[in-house]
Amino acid sequence: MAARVGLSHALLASSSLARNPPPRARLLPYPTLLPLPTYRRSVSASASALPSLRRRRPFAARAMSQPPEAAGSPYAAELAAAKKAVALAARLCQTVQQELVQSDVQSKADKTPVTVADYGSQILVSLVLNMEVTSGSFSMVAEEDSEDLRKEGAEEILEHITDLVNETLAEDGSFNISLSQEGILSAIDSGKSEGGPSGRHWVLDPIDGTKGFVRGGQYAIALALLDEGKVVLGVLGCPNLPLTSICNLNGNSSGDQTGVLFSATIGCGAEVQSLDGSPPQKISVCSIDNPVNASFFESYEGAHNMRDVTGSIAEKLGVQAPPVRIDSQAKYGALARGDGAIYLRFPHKGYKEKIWDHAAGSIVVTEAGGIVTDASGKDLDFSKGRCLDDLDTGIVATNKQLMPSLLKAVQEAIKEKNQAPSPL
Ligand SMILES: Nc1ncnc2c1ncn2[C@@H]1O[C@H](COP(=O)(O)OS(=O)(=O)O)[C@@H](OP(=O)(O)O)[C@H]1O
Ligand SMILES: [Mg+2]
Repeated sequence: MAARVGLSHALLASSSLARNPPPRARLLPYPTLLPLPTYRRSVSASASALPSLRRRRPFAARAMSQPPEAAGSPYAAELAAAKKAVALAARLCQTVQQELVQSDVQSKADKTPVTVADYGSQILVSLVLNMEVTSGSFSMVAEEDSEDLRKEGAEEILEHITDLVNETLAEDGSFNISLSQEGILSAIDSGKSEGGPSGRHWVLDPIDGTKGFVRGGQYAIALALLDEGKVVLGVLGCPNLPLTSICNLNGNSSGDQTGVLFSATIGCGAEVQSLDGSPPQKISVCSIDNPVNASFFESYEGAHNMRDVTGSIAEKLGVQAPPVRIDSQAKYGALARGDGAIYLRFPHKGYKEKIWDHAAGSIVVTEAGGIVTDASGKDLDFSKGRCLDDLDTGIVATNKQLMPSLLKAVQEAIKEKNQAPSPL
C-alpha cells in the first residue's frame, strides 16, 4: 500500500475556484480553515471557454490533454497530469527567460529572475498535480523551499512570484484558479518530502540547468514519479531544445523551431512531442555499435564535470567527434532520441547527486532502449531519499551495444586518474 504524505491544506484552502468565468480569476484572501471543496476539476469543462485564445498560444498545458499513449498503463492519469504540469511551468520559464535575455548585462548578474522562475515553476507543477491526480495526499521531492521567501525583505519578490504564477494560470485558462501569497508559499513547501523506498513520490527539478537558463541556453523542467522506490514515469520539458537533432549545433539552438517535451512510462517506451502539443512519437536511442562513430554529451559547465576523465574515456573508446556540451537533463532527452550516443557525467569529488537531476532523464533514456548506470555499471537507486547515496564516482548512459566497452573504458580512466600523482 502506497504511503503518501499529506498535502498541506493551506495550498488547497488558499486556492479558490473562481465562480466567474475567465479572463481573470479573482484572487481571494487566504482562508486558513476553509473546508476543501472539489479541487479536482474537469479540465475539459473550462477548455471550451477559450478556444480561440488557446489555439494561438504555445506551450499550452491544455494541449497536453490528448489521451496519453500509455493509456493502458496504471500511470496513464499521472502521465497526462505530469505533461500538463511541465508544459505550464515551461510557459512561465520561457516568459521569464525571454525578459532576462533581452535585458542588459547588469540584470543578468542579478539572480532574481532565476529565483522567480524556479519558484514559479515549482508552484505550477505542484498545483497542477494536486488538481489533476491526488485525492487528499501528496508527496513531492523538489529543489526549492519557501524559507528565504518568508524572511523580512522578501515581500517584493513574493509579490512578483504571485503575480507571475497567477498571470500564467489566467493566460493558459485551463485552471480557473488564483493563489494568495500564503497559497504560493504552501505550494512551494509541498516539495519538502524526503522521498524514500515506499509509497509514491513526485520528484521535481523546477529549472534544471540554472546557468543555461541565465545564459539563454538549454534548461529543463524535470518531473518524475517514484513508486516503491522505482522511477515509473518521467517528463522533461526542454523549451530551448530544437525539434530536430542538436548535435550539429553544439548546444546552441539555431533559428529552428524549439520546445520539446520528452515523456516515458515504465514498460511503455519513451516519446517526444513539441511543447505546444503535437502528437507524441516514439523515440529510441541510436543503434551505433562502433564507438569510433559515437559522439558524447557532457555538462556545459566545466565545474560540473571532470573533463580530464571524460576526455580520457572518449580517447580510450576511439571517439572522434568533439564533446557536445549542453546544460541540464536535455542531455538525457537528446540521447534518448538518438542525437548522440553517450552521456558522461563525472562530478568532482565530494559532490552528491540529487535525485531530481536524474530521475526523469534516466527513465526517458531507459524506456528509449538505453542503459543508465553509475561508473561501476550499477543501476541508479532513487529510493534513498533526496540524494543518490551509493553512487560510484559518476553516471554514464548509452545504448546496449556500446555499454560494455564504455564501462571498460570508464574503469581504466578512473584507475589512471587515481594513480596519477596529485598536483601540489
Ligand atoms: N559542483 C557540481 N558538480 C556537478 N553537478 C552540479 C554541481 N553543482 C550543481 N550541479 C548540478 O548540475 C545541474 C546542472 O546540470 P548539468 O551539470 O548536467 O548541466 S550544466 O552544468 O548546466 O551544464 C544543476 O542543476 P540546477 O541546480 O537545477 O541547475 C545542479 O543540480
Ligand atoms: Mg538540477
